[in-house]
Amino acid sequence: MRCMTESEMYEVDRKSAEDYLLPTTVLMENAGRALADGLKSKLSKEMRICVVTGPGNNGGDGYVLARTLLNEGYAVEVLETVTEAEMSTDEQLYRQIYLKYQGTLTKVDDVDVAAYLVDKDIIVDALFGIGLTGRVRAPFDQWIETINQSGKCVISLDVPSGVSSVAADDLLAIRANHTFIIEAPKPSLFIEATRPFYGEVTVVSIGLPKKELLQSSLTVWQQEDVKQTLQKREPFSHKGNYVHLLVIGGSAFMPGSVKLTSTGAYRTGAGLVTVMTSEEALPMLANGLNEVMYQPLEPEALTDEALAKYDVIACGMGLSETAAGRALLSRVLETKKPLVIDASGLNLLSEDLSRLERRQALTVLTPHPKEMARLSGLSVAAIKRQPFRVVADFAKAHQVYLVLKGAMTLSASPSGEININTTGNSGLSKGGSGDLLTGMVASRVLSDDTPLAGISNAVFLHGLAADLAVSDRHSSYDLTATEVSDYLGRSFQAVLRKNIQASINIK
Ligand SMILES: NC(=O)C1=CN([C@@H]2O[C@H](COP(=O)(O)OP(=O)(O)OC[C@H]3O[C@@H](n4cnc5c(N)ncnc54)[C@H](O)[C@@H]3O)[C@@H](O)[C@H]2O)[C@@H](O)CC1
Ligand SMILES: Nc1ncnc2c1ncn2[C@@H]1O[C@H](COP(=O)(O)OP(=O)(O)O)[C@@H](O)[C@H]1O
Ligand SMILES: [K+]
Repeated sequence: MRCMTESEMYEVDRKSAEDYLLPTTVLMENAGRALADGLKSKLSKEMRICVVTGPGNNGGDGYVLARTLLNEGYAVEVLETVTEAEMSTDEQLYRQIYLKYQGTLTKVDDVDVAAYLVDKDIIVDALFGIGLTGRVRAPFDQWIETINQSGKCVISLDVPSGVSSVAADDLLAIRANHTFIIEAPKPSLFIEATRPFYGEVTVVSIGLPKKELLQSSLTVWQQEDVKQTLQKREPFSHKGNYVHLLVIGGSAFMPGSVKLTSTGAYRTGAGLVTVMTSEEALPMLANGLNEVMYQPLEPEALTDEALAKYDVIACGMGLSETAAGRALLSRVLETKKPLVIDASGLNLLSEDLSRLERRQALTVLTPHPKEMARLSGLSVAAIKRQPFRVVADFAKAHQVYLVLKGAMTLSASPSGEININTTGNSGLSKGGSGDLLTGMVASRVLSDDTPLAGISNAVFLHGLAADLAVSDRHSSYDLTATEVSDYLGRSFQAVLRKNIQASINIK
């Protein structure tokens, strides 16, 4: 499923009108009817429904929805917040049609809004859609506050009014119980500050040309995408057909990190895993990691000749941030091997990003927001406000694959394409989860249809393993990264065999 920015959505709108000759009023009729159809599952004929309309086409959708429900015998009325002259042309038309159907219309200035809403059961929010810029201005702000304080069930059309893709610090928006999204979710659905305003979500189609919707560079990565892009394992294959991963990291005080990375790699399909780690960590690792081979941690050993047998290197987990660690990372960056860098490796890399420009092979960086702040020089707050832009800009500027980890992990390609992940839960907010993911990413990045698909598959399966664990024997409190790795088998099974609903509705 695609995710579309507001400007991409307007572009599809423009094309459908100009190139496909679809009148905008037809789209509005389709939108209002599709939204009404979606909403009906929540309604009964006894409920009193109030549609609150604003100045734009979102309000127009509201009038179509109100007329559709009225015509089917629902108890619906409209509360309008602007004069007819202040409405968009299409909205004016549908307001008139609503009146021809003898719809009831109340002007916001004629009533005490809070008192007016008291006997309503459902409030439909058609105040603002994707055309909102900046914070909601007066007098609309007071109605949003009144609706939020009403305690009623609020259903938003397209987006909760007040939410836009750049989350303001003093965001004022409708807190919806449910949002019916038109055609494709907008980035704000996946941003920490704006996600809670949406409530439950349903995406409805209004007949925009699919071909144009597919032009978007943002994809919500789902089960069918994993299924389609995951490399097949052939019956006559041998370990050499799959990646040989070199894991570099692990210090005396953090031996478990590379253990998790190696386990993640093997459990995600790698053919061979070799660990290069400190002498102190080695005995702790060797005990229990039967499938892994070992090498001492020495920068001199990282010659192109010695590295020829490896397909990909994962570096940085549990690496000490000392002169030795620094020298090791520098050497690794100079190699011509595909590389996944995580944790301390990212911190050491932040000291000199120009080394990325000199790389001759694929590079994947897997930062959490704090590591991203070090890499980009931006604050964590700035990254969280506009994660899509930050991720795309950084990936393009440095020509890397970038995985910004979090509740909604974003994986970007050097061309700025972004896949959004929606699996996973707060059971993953613990030390070790990222180490496990690094091994999974390294194991898939060269194996699946494209590097971005491989990375996104790893992120999806990692989150799904955690979701399956908490729906089975665990909770988000007790889950550990080791247990997440134990559920990777179930995660693969679920993706390959069953049609699970691992979509935006999971959260
Ligand atoms: N392709 C699509 O997605 C379609 C979208 N439609 C609907 O059209 C909506 C977009 O319509 P519009 O472009 O008219 O935009 P909106 O309905 O979001 O409203 C824009 C209006 O809000 C005002 N406004 C903007 N920022 C404000 C602020 N901070 N405070 C107060 N007022 C502010 C503007 O002056 C303008 O009058 C979508 O969200 C959707 O509901 C459908 O009607 C048909 C097709
Ligand atoms: N609340 C959450 N919901 C979903 N996934 C989460 C959540 N918290 C953390 N994760 C995932 O867990 C992993 C944590 O990685 P990281 O912060 O690097 O941990 P570590 O310190 O163990 O390396 C990431 O893949 C992240 O997306
Ligand atoms: K709305």
